[in-house]
Amino acid sequence: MAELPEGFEEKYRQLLGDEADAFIESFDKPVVKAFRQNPLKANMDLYDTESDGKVPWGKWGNYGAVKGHSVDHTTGVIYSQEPSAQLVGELARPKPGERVLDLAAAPGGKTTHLASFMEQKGLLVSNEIFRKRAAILSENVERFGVQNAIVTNHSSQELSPKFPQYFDKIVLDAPCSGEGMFRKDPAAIKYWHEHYPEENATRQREILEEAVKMLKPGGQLVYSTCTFAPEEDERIIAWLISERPDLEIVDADKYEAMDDGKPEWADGNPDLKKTARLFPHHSDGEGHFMAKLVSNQTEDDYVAKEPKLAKSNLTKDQRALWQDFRTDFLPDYDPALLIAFGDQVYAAPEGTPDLTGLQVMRVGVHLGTLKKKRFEPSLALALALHPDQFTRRYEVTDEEWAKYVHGDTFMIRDREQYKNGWYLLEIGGNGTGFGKLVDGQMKNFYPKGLRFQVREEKNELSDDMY
Ligand SMILES: C[S@@+](CC[C@H](N)C(=O)[O-])C[C@H]1O[C@@H](n2cnc3c(N)ncnc32)[C@H](O)[C@@H]1O
Repeated sequence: MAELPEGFEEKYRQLLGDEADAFIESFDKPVVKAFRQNPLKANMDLYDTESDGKVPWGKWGNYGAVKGHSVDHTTGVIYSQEPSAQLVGELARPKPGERVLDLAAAPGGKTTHLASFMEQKGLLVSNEIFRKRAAILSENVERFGVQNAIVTNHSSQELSPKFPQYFDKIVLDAPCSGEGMFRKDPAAIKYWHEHYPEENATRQREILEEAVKMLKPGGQLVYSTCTFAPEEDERIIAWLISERPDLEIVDADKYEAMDDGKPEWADGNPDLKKTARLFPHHSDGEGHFMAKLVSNQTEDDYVAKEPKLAKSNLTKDQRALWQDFRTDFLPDYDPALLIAFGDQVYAAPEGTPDLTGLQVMRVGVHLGTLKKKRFEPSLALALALHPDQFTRRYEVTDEEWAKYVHGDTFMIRDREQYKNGWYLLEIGGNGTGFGKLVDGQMKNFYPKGLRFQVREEKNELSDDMY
């Protein structure tokens, strides 16, 4: 029997009444593993991952475990995400071309899902307050092949003055007391105490106050938590609409296993029924809460000015190095806005605002590094573009792939057919990185920090929480 924190069981026995037994027993049920396929990839078919069936909500969700050493995980064809968490992206459903903010984004479950809907068009600002977590987020955005995201590392207070009334859609997947994750992350049980939900609610209000400043008149806000606590769920939404009467709760399209929000756990406002709860005794997934709100403001409510746009800062020589590489290797790919951070070059999304004063971890596609006399492509480029955009590709076998991700060089097959130079290495119809061919030997450019030994045993990914 799961050891639940003192006071927790009592609280939910009171709140849930007859249902409490089933709720408490659900903490002993096994965690349900799931993942999403990635429609941004040239080929999103599974190469070496088993699907145990489709998650009923969404196009891309599957039940099943993700192996960290799999081709599918390494090339970004899949993202491990438990089934309930997959509903947040479904609820937000941004459209291609929109401006979208994921305010508390690490490690990137919701961000990669939002990017899937956006089809590389528009601007996704994916923000995380803690630097180390922002670095993980940035890596996940890279693996997923997202071309239109800017990953930033800010508090909401720092971010809001940069983007006043800017976003069509905002997702706040808020830091919370994590009660819905007790099964998955027993460490969450340790943190919990009677006042913990209220402490989290204070922080959620602080973040939301900033979030709404960044919402365009008429924009949409999705708020979610992985907790059952009414203090952090219905009561936060009740507080929010009292602060911002222009915000209206709209229906969270509910699937069978989802419950209505509970007005009686807050101020009784019947609109709170439109919010959604996922209880693990009703659905195969962890505990979640989500709400969708739409602003009734109109064009007349704009007070903010459009921010200036970012400009390219490459020197003529730097641009020439990239162009030489591009003409030879990627003739049909010519991104309009190139931005260099030191010797690192990025293809920024169209409409990228001036980034001055922002802590940016990644903007658009990391193209590569400007060396003294040449350009060296980055892994991100191989993951973001489709293989058929490259003039020279080499399809690796499973054995060659294992050598490649381990950091080894290897002798290629049919060497007489391939001239020396850069190659996109391809597996399962997607890019996996770059190699440089020298007389039949493929030199390895897989980043040192990512290399691993492919092992069958102990291969299961420690589950992504979100
Ligand atoms: C529920 S998690 C986000 C999960 C993420 N959306 C995903 O799908 O992978 C909440 C995030 O909020 C961040 N956070 C913690 N304190 C914060 C604060 N004061 N302001 C903004 N974010 C905060 C945490 O570091 C954490 O990454």
